[in-house]
Amino acid sequence: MDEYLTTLGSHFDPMVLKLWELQERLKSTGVSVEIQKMLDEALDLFFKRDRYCEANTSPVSPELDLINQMTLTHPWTDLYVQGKTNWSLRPFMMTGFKEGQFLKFIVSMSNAKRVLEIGTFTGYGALSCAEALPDDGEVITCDFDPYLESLVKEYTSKSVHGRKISIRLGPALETLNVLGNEKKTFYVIFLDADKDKYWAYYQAIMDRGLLAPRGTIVVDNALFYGQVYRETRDTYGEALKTFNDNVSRDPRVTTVLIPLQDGIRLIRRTEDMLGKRQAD
Ligand SMILES: C[S@@+](CC[C@H](N)C(=O)[O-])C[C@H]1O[C@@H](n2cnc3c(N)ncnc32)[C@H](O)[C@@H]1O
Repeated sequence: MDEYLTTLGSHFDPMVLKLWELQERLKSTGVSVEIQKMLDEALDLFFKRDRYCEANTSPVSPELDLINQMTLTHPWTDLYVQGKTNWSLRPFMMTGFKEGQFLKFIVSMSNAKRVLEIGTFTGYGALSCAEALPDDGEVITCDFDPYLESLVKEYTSKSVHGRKISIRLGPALETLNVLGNEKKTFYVIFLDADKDKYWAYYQAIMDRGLLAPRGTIVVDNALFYGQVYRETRDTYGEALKTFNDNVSRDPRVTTVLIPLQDGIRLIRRTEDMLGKRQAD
């Protein structure tokens, strides 16, 4: 468990953080060894489950591995201080291993030809999707940080699937409007940029017809560190809660929220969930 402790402070699951806090507090109160041991085991069980899931998830391509390594070691703080990035980008923003494989499954199961990603960062999600697309498939990914464009091109071009990826630079809401004017539609749309605009992105997707028939919206951070079901929320937590509430009330869609990583929400038009087209 020790290997996790350094990153535990920013863990996405508040239950784990509470257990850890309790474990730390009990150490100084002279509580019985037996109780301490049970608490250690409880915390350890969580990480065992995590490791087990990872061990039973297929390994990713060497090119995705390389993006992962580069993201973890890139000098993000220096770049921000030197004014080379819009804001302080951080490795934890990356989609990563399990979620990347999950995305790949969704793209593959949807028989998707075109994928839209809102929020590129270092291209992990974009390449995960591209790997599951046919040769004539396309991933359009949007970001507003110019620094990322050449970095993503450099790393995704190391893969044969990289040529399926194109980046649209600019504020994502503007890009969605442009894509709407171009009459583009997408089978899978991965929502993973600034959390306070999720609802605006969702409305643009639905109102501008960007979601293809039988398409799926995949929403990242739907639990937002547990803030959506807790009393205290910051601006992003509040935005996610409002987004979740609004989507749950939208009669046009059917949805499921999965507690994978920081929560993934899948959204589809209700008519596409009824088997109506197949029955007709
Ligand atoms: C969580 S990261 C995306 C992670 C990425 N999907 C992956 O697979 O690793 C969010 C990204 O959204 C971008 N972003 C934030 N606000 C944006 C906006 N208004 N328009 C476009 N991109 C934005 C950030 O620059 C950042 O790269």
